[in-house]
Amino acid sequence: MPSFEEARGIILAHVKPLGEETVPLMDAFGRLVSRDIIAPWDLPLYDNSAMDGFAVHAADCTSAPTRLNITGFLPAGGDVAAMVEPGCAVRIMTGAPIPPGCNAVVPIEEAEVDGDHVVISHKVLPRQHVRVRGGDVGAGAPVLAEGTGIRPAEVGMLAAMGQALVPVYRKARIAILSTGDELIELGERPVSGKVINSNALSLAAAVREAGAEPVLVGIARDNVESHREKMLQALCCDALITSAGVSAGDRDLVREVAAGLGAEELFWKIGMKPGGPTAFSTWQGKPIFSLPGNPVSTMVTFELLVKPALLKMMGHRKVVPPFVKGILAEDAHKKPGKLHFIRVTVKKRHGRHVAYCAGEQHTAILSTMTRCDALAALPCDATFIPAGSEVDLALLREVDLVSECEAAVGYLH
Ligand SMILES: Nc1nc2c(c(=O)[nH]1)N[C@H]1C(S)=C(S)[C@@H](COP(=O)(O)OP(=O)(O)OC[C@H]3O[C@@H](n4cnc5c(N)ncnc54)[C@H](O)[C@@H]3O)O[C@H]1N2
Ligand code: MOO
Repeated sequence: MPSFEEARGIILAHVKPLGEETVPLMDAFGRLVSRDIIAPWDLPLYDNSAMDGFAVHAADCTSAPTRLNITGFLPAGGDVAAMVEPGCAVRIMTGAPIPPGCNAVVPIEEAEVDGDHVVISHKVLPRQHVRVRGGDVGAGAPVLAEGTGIRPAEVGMLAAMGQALVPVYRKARIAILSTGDELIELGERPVSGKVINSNALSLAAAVREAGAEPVLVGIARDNVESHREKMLQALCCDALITSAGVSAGDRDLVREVAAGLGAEELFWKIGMKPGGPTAFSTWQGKPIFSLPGNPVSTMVTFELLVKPALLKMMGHRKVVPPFVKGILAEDAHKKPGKLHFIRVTVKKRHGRHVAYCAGEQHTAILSTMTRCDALAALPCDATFIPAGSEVDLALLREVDLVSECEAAVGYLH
């Protein structure tokens, strides 16, 4: 039976990037560029003013004050200007092209208008307040390297470079299949013996959070034919995640049916809890993640084992977030032999992450999952981990953000 890290290693060794596609710029937001993006032109494309003021020739203003004749007005977006003769200045707005003959800008605050003349009160240096052509990015220079994530800043840069269409790593389409006769769909009224198929939706949300596209294929009932039909349908996608039907029960059919379809099983069962009965196989190169059905086990195995694989499929290089060191606030007990991940809330105290038990730890207890900030890893061989021990934390949400009020107080001090 592989350890948690071995299982994750096996999974990552069996998935590879899906390839690339070209999408409109706004659809590229949140994705990764799949090729180096090279600047097709200079940014800015022309020398332009960084200030509202007067475009001048610096050589006219080597001593102060200087009186110049105002011969024109240049707003941003205005027509290309005529040559400005020595001894003359042009009223210019921020962003407007520097007119021929000029090489500097004097801000309005350092100039005094006197009819059709302007008096410059300071000495002027060549290029002052001029944003020079190519000063941001030169034509032919790399703008974004392959693999870069596209955030709002990258969207802005790509737009400035005229990239209406962007080559990105393909978004993985991930089929989600629940199994079990007890399941009913959201919208149906639960009665004794029936359970709402919540795993499909928590998985769909997690898949979307990872940047992939969930494809809900419904529920396979507890017979081979239903499993076969649904699994074949699901395997049109790039990967399949199943939940439940993977443990030791008489009706746990997922592995048997996957094998019948020709899937190669890489492992079944992992030395971790939750998630002990997880299986992983591939079918025609497509990964099948068979997650245990207890709702918390489904989410924890997704987070720790499936998410890194989906990220790798979508071109990410850094797919495993490093654990954060934390301090256990309370004693913890466990059976030896497996790496346990317990659900904890996390508080920052004197710069350290302090972890408190988030509640009842059984893997059917969904409410503890909604309260938890992190999963704390309790080592395989340990049976008693005293309060104050250092533990590894897999953070599930940001605990460092400060509230608006705290931020305001910080700003005032
Ligand atoms: N004899 C053994 N029994 C069990 C073992 C074992 O090793 N030997 N392992 C236990 C562990 S650990 C887990 S986890 C579960 C996993 O079992 P399955 O993956 O086969 O899942 P099921 O038994 O079908 O369901 C477990 C539980 O989860 C509920 N469930 C299932 N699907 C959904 C869904 N889509 N949405 C919400 N809830 C769901 C289901 O009703 C069950 O209550 O096995 C233990 N047993
Ligand atoms: O692993 Mo089960 O996944 O412990 O509840």
